[in-house]
Amino acid sequence: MTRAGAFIGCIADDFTGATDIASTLVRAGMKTVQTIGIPEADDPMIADAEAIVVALKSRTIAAEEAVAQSLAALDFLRSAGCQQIVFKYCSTFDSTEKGNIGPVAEALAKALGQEVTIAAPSFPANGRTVYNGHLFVGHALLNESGMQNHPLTPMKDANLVRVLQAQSTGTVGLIDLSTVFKGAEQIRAAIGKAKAEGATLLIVDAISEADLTVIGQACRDHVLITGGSGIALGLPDNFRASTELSGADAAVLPAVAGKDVVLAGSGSLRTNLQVARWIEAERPAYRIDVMKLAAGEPVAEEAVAFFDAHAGQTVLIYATSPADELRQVQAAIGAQKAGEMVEHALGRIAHLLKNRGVRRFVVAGGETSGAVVQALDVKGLRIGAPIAPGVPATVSTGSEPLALALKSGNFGEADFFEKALLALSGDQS
Ligand SMILES: Nc1ncnc2c1ncn2[C@@H]1O[C@H](COP(=O)(O)OP(=O)(O)O)[C@@H](O)[C@H]1O
Ligand SMILES: O=C(O)[C@@H](O)C(=O)COP(=O)(O)O
Repeated sequence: MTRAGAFIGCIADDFTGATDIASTLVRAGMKTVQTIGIPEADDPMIADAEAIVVALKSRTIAAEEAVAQSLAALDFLRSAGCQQIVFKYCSTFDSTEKGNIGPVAEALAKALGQEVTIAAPSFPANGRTVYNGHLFVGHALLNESGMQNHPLTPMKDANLVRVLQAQSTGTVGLIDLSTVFKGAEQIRAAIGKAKAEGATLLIVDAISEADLTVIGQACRDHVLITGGSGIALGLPDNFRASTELSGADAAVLPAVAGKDVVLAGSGSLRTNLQVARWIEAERPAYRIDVMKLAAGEPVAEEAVAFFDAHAGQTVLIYATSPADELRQVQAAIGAQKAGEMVEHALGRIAHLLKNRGVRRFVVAGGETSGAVVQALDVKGLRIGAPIAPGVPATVSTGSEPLALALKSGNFGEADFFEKALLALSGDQS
C-alpha cells in the first residue's frame, strides 16, 4: 500500500493526554507515533505512522503561547499528510477562565476553515460522561469530583457550555443526548442547524462509547474535531472504509531491558490511592519534601541516594500529597512555583536515574510526565497495548529505547503501578 502520509493528526495539550488518545487510535488499529513537541517534517520516526499525536505541554501556559504552539503543530501535521485533525484536551476539561481550550479550538478552526467545531470531552471508560452539557466524573458533577482542588486547573463549574463560553469569542451551543441517540444523520443535521443559528463551538453530550462512535461517524467530514480521547473511537473506521490499516499489529512494541522506577508528581485522588497502596505494601518509597526543595536543599540527590540504597528493588519517588497538605504548601510557596519546582526535581531525578541504568519509567501526572520525558530527552514514542484505559505501554523512538508508562493523574486502579511495571517488563500476565 502506498500513501501520502498519516491519516489522523492529533494535537494534545499534555503528554499523558497524548498517550491517552494515541492508545485509543492503536486500539482501533492505527499504527500511531507520539512526538514530543514538534519534530522536523521529514523525521523518520513518523515514516510509517497511520496516526500522529503531537504532545504539547500547553494546558496551563499563556493562551497566546498555547495558540502559537498548536498552530505550529497543525502546520507539521498537515505537512505530514494528515487529513483530519483532533485537538485533544482533558476529559475533565482542565482549563482556566482564559483557556486554553477555547482559544486553541478557535485558532485551529480558523486556520482549517472549520466553521462549527464539536467539543466532546466524554470518556466513559474512565467514568467521564457529559449529559445536558454537564460533565460528570463517576456519579459526581465535575465541580464536586475532587477536580475543584486540582493544583493548576481547579474546575469549579460542571456546565461546559458556560465554561467554554467564558474562554471563547464565538458562540457555544449544545448537541444534547436525545439528538445523539438519533444517530449520525440527525447529529449532522443538528450541527448544521446550530451553525445556521450562529454557533461556532458545540459541546456534544455522550455517555457511552457507542455515543462517541456515532459522533465520530457524524463528523466524518469535519477537518477539525476537539475532545477527549474517546472522540477518536469512531474516527479510524471513517478511513478504514477506503484503505487498509495495521489492525492488531499496531500495538506491537520491542522489549526493553534495564532497571525500573516509579515517579509520581500528580496530586489527584487516584494517584494518592496508588501511592498509599505502594506504601501499605511496604515497598520502598521516597517522599519529596517540597519545603526542603524550596529551601534549596539537595532533594534530587537524596532521592537518588535512596534509589542506590535499595538496589534490586523497585523504588517509588513521589511528591503526591493529599489536598489539605497540598494547599498548605501552595499557600506558603505559590501553586505555580511549587508545581514548577516539583516538576523540575522529578525531571532531574529521572535524568540521574537514567545515567544509573534505569530504562523503564512509570510516571504519574500529566505535567509531571511532560517534565520527565523532556528531561530524558525523549523525542517520540511508539504506542503499544493499554495497561489501563487511557494508559498504554510505550517505547521511545531512537537508538537507546526507554519503556515508559505515562499516567494521567486520575487514571488506573489502586494497583496500577504494579501492573505498569509488569507491562513494561514485557510480562502481560
Ligand atoms: N506536594 C506538592 N506540592 C505542590 N505541588 C505539587 C506537589 N506534588 C505535585 N505538585 C505539582 O502538582 C502538579 C500536578 O499536575 P500533574 O502532574 O499534571 O498531575 P495530574 O495528572 O494529576 O493533573 C504538578 O505541577 C506537580 O509538580
Ligand atoms: O483526558 C484525560 O482525562 C487525560 O488524557 C488527561 O488529559 C488527563 O490529564 P492529567 O490528569 O493532567 O494527566
